[in-house]
Amino acid sequence: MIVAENLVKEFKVLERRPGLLGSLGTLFSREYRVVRAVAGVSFELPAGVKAAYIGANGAGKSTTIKMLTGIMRPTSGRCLVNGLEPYRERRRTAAGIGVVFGQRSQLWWDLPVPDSFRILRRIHEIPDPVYRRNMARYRQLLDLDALGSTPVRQLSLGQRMRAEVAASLLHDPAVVFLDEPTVGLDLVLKEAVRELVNQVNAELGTTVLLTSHDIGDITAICDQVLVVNHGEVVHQGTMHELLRTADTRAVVFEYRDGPTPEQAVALVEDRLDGASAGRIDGGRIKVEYPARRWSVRQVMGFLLEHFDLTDCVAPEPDLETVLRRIYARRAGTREVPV
Ligand SMILES: Nc1ncnc2c1ncn2[C@@H]1O[C@H](COP(=O)(O)OP(=O)(O)OP(=O)(O)O)[C@@H](O)[C@H]1O
Repeated sequence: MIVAENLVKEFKVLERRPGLLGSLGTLFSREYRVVRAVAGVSFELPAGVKAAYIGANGAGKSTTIKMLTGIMRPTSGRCLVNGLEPYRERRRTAAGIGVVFGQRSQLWWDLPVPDSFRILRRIHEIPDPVYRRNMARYRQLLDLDALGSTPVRQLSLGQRMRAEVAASLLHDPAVVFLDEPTVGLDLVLKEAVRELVNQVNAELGTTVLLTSHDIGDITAICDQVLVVNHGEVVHQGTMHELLRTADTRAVVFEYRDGPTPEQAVALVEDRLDGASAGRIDGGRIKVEYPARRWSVRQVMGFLLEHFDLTDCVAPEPDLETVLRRIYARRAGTREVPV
């Protein structure tokens, strides 16, 4: 279980002036500004949930995860992971969590992957049957044998990421934080990582908090979505609920007889204020309309009245479009005066 209560993280950053004179000036007069990376994040994730923590670059995702894993101390607010305050109880927290940071390694740089795993086995005091069971699972799903005796520093990013994911799950943690776990992986390996996470969650009830810019990761793994924008959680709910926040809805229909497709498009755009229509493959017409202006009932009523419908579907808004809109919303500056 993960709880964040009004979590805030601020960084004090030296204000640098441009140019050589500016740099010299910085030596004598030090002006700081405060960057609020996380601006009061609150959420609660019950055990066993697979949640995506998503947002644009710089939204505050990694900083939140660093606080939840005990690497960083919150400026204010509180978080609890498996009932522990991570920053205060780092060792006990570490025993119950797994972490993958796409940019940082938890493996021993000069050792081959199997040696790192043996060390982790000792550190976490992993019982023999658990270790054997997990190694068998990773060997098959992530093709770990292919990594051989190469030291970690000589592995490709994709090879290393496979090993990182396996290492994070080796001790059957109750909670796993995955920060960009499929970065650098090809399509087949991405699939393998997603399958592994889903399998571990289904078998052991592992709670998953995932950040990713890869929509495929989010849709393949997560049942909950937290969207963070400018350091604040602006949406929490299921994927379906997030998609329903889109203010544009669509309907695709087919009809027989009556108006030509061009006439049909013109009719829709003329009668449904704010809607846009267009022909898509074959004779089908796609209509996009503002949900605030028109209800589904009104749109369907209109179509039934004017067309002899042979097919009609209402596709879900796609996640990418919804996220693009949320990310584009600028919430002013996050910098606060010192
Ligand atoms: N150590 C630091 N010192 C100063 N500013 C920082 C520090 N770490 C992060 N920031 C700032 O805090 C904000 C949030 O950064 P963070 O890395 O949490 O974003 P993110 O959502 O993980 O982004 P990305 O998707 O690019 O990884 C950014 O404006 C970043 O520049």
